[in-house]
Amino acid sequence: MRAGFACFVGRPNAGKSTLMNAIVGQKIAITSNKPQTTRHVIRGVLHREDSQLVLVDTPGLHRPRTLLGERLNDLVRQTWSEVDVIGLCIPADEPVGRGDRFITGELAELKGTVLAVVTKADLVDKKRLAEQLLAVSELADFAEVVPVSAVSGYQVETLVDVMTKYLPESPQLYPDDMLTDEPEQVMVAELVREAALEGVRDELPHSIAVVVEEMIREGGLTKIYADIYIERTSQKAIVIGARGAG
Ligand SMILES: Nc1nc2c(ncn2[C@@H]2O[C@H](COP(=O)(O)OP(=O)(O)OP(=O)(O)O)[C@@H](O)[C@H]2O)c(=O)[nH]1
Repeated sequence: MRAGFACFVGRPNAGKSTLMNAIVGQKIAITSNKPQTTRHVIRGVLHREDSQLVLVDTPGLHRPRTLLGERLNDLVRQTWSEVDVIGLCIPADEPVGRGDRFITGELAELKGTVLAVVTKADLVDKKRLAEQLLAVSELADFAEVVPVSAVSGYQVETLVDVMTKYLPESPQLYPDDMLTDEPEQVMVAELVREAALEGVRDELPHSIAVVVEEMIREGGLTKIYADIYIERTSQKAIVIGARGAG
């Protein structure tokens, strides 16, 4: 039995969320044509007879312009350092660029296995795909380079096999019937965010992010531990009141 954690990383719009949905077989992450839609850490659990792959979806790593941006990047790096397998997604239909090199550099320090996943293979012909596979394998010493298409399903199963191969030997981590704990956690995070924004909209026009860290059920009670991220230290008192009295 193998079990462990995996995540997909890559520049905005690389196809990470769509690929995760294709793997888990259900629409659980938010996808859109606009870059940078993924904001939450999301888990999908893929059960097989002798393995369990737990997928974690991270927000993208961006050049931080604000404290919130820096904190989100810290969160991304933290997730990366905790997973066993990382799939670096690079789209087949766009040249390997600075963004990909930046992320590859960040990944070099990690102990987990790094695979390159060439996404959106359906958008290019065989020749272009072969060229891209070559360009990607020259980027770093990846454990594997796997072309996939989340849209046509090409090689999605193979990718899961390959990822599973690099998971540590371990008993299963989650019960069989658990597909994902994401919708509930995202919903709760949204509720906390709404509550935190209530009445402070004028003072905090945009940036407030909530990440649910833990939900513990105790009888009829659910304890929720969530982190609230704001943009500037000065905004802390606006959300929680002076000295946390709010
Ligand atoms: N043709 C094709 N389009 C794809 C494929 N995978 C993703 N896309 C499209 O590419 C766009 C971006 O996909 P996402 O899955 O949202 O990308 P992401 O990397 O999660 O993006 P961020 O959340 O911005 O980081 C969407 O319009 C998808 O429909 C694929 O295999 N083939």
